[in-house]
Amino acid sequence: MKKFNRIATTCISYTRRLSGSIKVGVLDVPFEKGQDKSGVEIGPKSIREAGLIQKLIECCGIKDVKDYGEVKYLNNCVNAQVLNMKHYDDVISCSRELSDQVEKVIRDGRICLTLGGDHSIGIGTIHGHMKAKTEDLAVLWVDAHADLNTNRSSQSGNIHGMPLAVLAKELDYYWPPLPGADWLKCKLSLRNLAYIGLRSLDPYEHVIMHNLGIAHFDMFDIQRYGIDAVVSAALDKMDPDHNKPIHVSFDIDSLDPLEAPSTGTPVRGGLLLREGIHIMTAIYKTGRLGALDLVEVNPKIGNQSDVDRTVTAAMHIILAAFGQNRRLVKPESNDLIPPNNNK
Ligand SMILES: NC(=[NH2+])NCCC[C@H](N)C(=O)O
Ligand SMILES: [Mn+2]
Ligand SMILES: [Mn+2]
Repeated sequence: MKKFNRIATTCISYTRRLSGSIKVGVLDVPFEKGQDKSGVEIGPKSIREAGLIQKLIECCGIKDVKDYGEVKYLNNCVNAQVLNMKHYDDVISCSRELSDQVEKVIRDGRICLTLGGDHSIGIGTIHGHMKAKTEDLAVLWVDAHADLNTNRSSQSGNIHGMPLAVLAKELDYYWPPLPGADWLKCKLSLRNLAYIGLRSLDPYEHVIMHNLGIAHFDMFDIQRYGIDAVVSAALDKMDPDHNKPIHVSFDIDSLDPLEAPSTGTPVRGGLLLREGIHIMTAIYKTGRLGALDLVEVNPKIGNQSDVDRTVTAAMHIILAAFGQNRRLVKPESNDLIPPNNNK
């Protein structure tokens, strides 16, 4: 099948051990106005409280993790609204501040880990990453949804369903003038984008996906070819020369709701946590991860055990991206074997 014609260059063949030299910067974005449900703004806090920074150090061997704290914004960058874009002013103001913060973290020589918040924050994180490095980024969007609506195609008016359309060079023409968004200068080419995990698209998103030939690997592909082949093919599609910096935007709703129930727009039939981990391990092994967003964890949805399961899943995804090794290792010394005293 054409989609998989370069599978031979499997990403799993990389075995560089990189974590020791990696520097990480963590940013919280307690932002919820890109959708309707309250609670997603406390996602970052719940992931922190599960021991994120300590685990990055202990489980991934990262020696340098810097905490950049919360992104705060003033809603003063625009006082206009746009048709069918709820809380437009807040989203634009927050995105602008976030873009500057992500740029700073990356210019400090760190991989930027951004904890959302809803997925509208992808506008600011990707834009900041492009400002710091290059417009020629490779973006992997792991999601049940395409988040590719414009204000005219969206059925909800929620901007968390629109971030990629806002950023896309090829869709510029479809937008009305966006007030207060003149700072949004960098544009992403949809040729550098690949999706994994899709299973719920709006009608117009199907049309854009098809007409523009955007690389996408849905649940059928994962079932048919397996996650290892899918992630290799996605890496090939978004960056055939394997030399661009990579931005991963991971929506927790890409996982099956049995794995991650506490999220605002769950869709059944999704990725197993094990598959999510495999994707992130493959990304880590490229050595080219520049920024990771982990979004849409909503601790106000479900009971305590649902929330714990969702937060733990998010943690596993993040740790895999930063090199947590889950494979069996050969012990270095036989001293570890307990003596047999019954001899
Ligand atoms: N980031 C997300 N969870 N997005 C869900 C989007 C759902 C739907 N396609 C919409 O535009 O409203
Ligand atoms: Mn989603
Ligand atoms: Mn999303």
